[in-house]
Amino acid sequence: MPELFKESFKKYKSKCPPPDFSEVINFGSKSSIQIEGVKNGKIVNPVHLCGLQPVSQWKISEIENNPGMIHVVNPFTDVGHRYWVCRALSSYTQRPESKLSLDGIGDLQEDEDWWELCTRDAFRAKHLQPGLRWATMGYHHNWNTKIYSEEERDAFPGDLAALSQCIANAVGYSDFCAEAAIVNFYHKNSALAGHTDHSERNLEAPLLSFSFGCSAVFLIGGKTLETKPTAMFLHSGDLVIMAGESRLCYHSVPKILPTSENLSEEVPCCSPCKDCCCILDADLFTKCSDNEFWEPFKKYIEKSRINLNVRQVLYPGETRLISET
Ligand SMILES: O=C(O)CCC(=O)C(=O)O
Ligand SMILES: [Fe+2]
Repeated sequence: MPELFKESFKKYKSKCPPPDFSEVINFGSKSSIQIEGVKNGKIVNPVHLCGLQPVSQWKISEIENNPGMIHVVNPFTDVGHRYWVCRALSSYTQRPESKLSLDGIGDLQEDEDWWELCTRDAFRAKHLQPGLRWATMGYHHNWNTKIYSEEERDAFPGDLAALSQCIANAVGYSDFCAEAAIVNFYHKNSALAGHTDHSERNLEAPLLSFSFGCSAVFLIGGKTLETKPTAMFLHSGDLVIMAGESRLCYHSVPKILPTSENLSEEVPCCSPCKDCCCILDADLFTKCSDNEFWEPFKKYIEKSRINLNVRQVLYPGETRLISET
């Protein structure tokens, strides 16, 4: 059987000839297959949290070939959009709670702050900025063994857990608990090969994936590499939920595009609402509408893409992994 997934990956990754994007679904455009989330019964809880638009305004789509995969066109408010970009770059890269791809290779000392250096030291930033490929939080993803463990676990950021829970709740997963995340950083020629995410003990819980910065082509196929994948654009602010059957399907990112969408030049200053000010970093939320403060973040996402990939690891009611002996 031909590995149609790999063929598509190669096609979209190719520089020469440049890929033909005519079959790539663009959910933001009017012509995409649109499912009325509310009418369809997908939105079961009209939750609202600072940084998100009211759920009634979300543009939700499902893909015919991939039941369980939900795409939401940028559900964030303008200030919320900025807030999560700032958090990803300046907070989710903080050690020791996060582990970084740069750890242990000598480019960044243990007591150095990656984002602070990127914004303060232009010389080192040249190397350090594109050098960071991933950060892990909560249960740290082990890139070699792909096995989570209690020994490799740190606290999960409260704001990202609240955001993820709120979104999962909105689409019908009321007991979602964010316990592990990978922050992927992509640059011009980066790609992520086809894979499935199956390390989590609980594979029934959805996986949430947030995109920020440069647009990308995302492929989602079936449970084997023989299924031809569906290609779609992921733009800044877009949300993908891999639930149900799609949770264990092959997916990849063959192409990062040089442009980004959905970023507003002017964002009115606002503070988090009463319900959210103790969940979000209220000071950061207020600051990020200031264009001078926003400038280095904006510069970063004009050239790169950030993906926040959030997973639940345990079953509801469990508090830890029991290692098998
Ligand atoms: O960057 C993306 O959109 C997907 C990332 C992903 O699949 C992963 O981290 O497992
Ligand atoms: Fe993945």
